[in-house]
Amino acid sequence: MREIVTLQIGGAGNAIGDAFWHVISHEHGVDYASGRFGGTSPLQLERINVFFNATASKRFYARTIIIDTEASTIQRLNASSQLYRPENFVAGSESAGNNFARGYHTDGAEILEQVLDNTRREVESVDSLQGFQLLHSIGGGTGSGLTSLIMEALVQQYPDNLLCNYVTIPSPNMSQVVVEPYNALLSTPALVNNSHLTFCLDNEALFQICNRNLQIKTSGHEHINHIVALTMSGITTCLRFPGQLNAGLRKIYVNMVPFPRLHFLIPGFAPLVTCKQQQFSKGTVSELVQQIFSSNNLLCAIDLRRGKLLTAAGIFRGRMSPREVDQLMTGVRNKNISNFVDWIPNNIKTAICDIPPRGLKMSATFIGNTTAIQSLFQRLLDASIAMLRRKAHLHWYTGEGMEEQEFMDAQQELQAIIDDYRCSAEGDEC
Ligand SMILES: COc1ccc(-c2[nH]nc3c2-c2cc(OC)c(OC)c(OC)c2CC3)cc1
Repeated sequence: MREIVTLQIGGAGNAIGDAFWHVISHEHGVDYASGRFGGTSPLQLERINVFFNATASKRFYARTIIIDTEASTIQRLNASSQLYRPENFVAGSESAGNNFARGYHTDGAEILEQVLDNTRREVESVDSLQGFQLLHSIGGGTGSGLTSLIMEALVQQYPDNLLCNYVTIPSPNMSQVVVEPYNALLSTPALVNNSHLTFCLDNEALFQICNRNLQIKTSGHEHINHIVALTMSGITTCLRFPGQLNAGLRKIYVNMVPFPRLHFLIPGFAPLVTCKQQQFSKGTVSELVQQIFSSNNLLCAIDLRRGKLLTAAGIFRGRMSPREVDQLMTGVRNKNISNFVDWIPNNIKTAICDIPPRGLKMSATFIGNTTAIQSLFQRLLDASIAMLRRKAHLHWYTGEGMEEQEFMDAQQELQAIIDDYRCSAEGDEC
């Protein structure tokens, strides 16, 4: 079996992690609270080991390390579900205070060895590890700083395994703290150089989806986390259920990432409806295809029409005609050929799984590797430049031992990835 070890790091990482385990435990017939299997189909068990471990008492637990620099946020998880193995909780004594430097150099560094020890125990208990998925934000101190530190260690200790990141990205309009742009900037080098697949989850887009698509005015994170979890469930469908594709993280990497640095992927999901609206959602396959190529359904605030798709994947779930899906997806490509690079033939792939997600008759998940992502990186770069020019709030970082040069180096790294994506759109040598 090709197992994956999850590391959910910081407040946001644990929030999307818990939502993910809620969604996929139900899909696999596992009770979220007890870990007991009560499923009805052998398909639910066939590849359950990719994300879950079976216990001696025929229960299942999530193969995940639950990490935060402060204990309060993760104690709640320990109380809420037996899916979480108590030994896999790693908490520090003091919050990283929304500061990358404290997550990387001080408060986070203090718990790194515990994180790695727990990770190694899970790695040594599997048959054939395929890689790690790291769930985190880059706006806070733990998600940015400690995750960067953990990634450096994982790449060193497990050089043959893939790192797949699900990253929530701060938005200026939905800011939690003023230094988020610094933390996001400082996360860039680790994401560019140590992640193999980075799924970008942009708070700007997620809050727009809540307000526009779901008509939810509160900024309730539970709706956002549920959208992210549904999308993560869609992305991992072919890993978790048998199908035409012999699916593994490496196959996604090989086929979706044309150059190692260009591994920042934009997810999309349809239908984007609230739980209540789900029961009335009578989406057709044609509507799903149209929606997943609409920028309104992307989990990043970018415009697909302002770039070119290097590669794209569509994962369709539910009972539908494969012939119709293929025809519609081919139709989209042919009608928008200018939005696909011409130097990668067959750069769109479709997969179908006849098991729909909970509460929906059918769904579609989109993954795009698009040069339009430049605008998101430019947004992060511009926000950090505006503050760094005035050295605003820099003392919080230099006071923890960081140098201003590290910020400038990170800005160069961010500018370089923007340039790489721009080159690839023009088909130039990067
Ligand atoms: C852009 O062109 C391509 C993209 C992917 C593949 C491929 N080849 N083998 C696989 C896959 C693959 C496809 C998937 O979605 C269509 C997929 O779900 C995310 C997926 O996820 C597990 C996989 C893994 C298995 C082929 C061409």
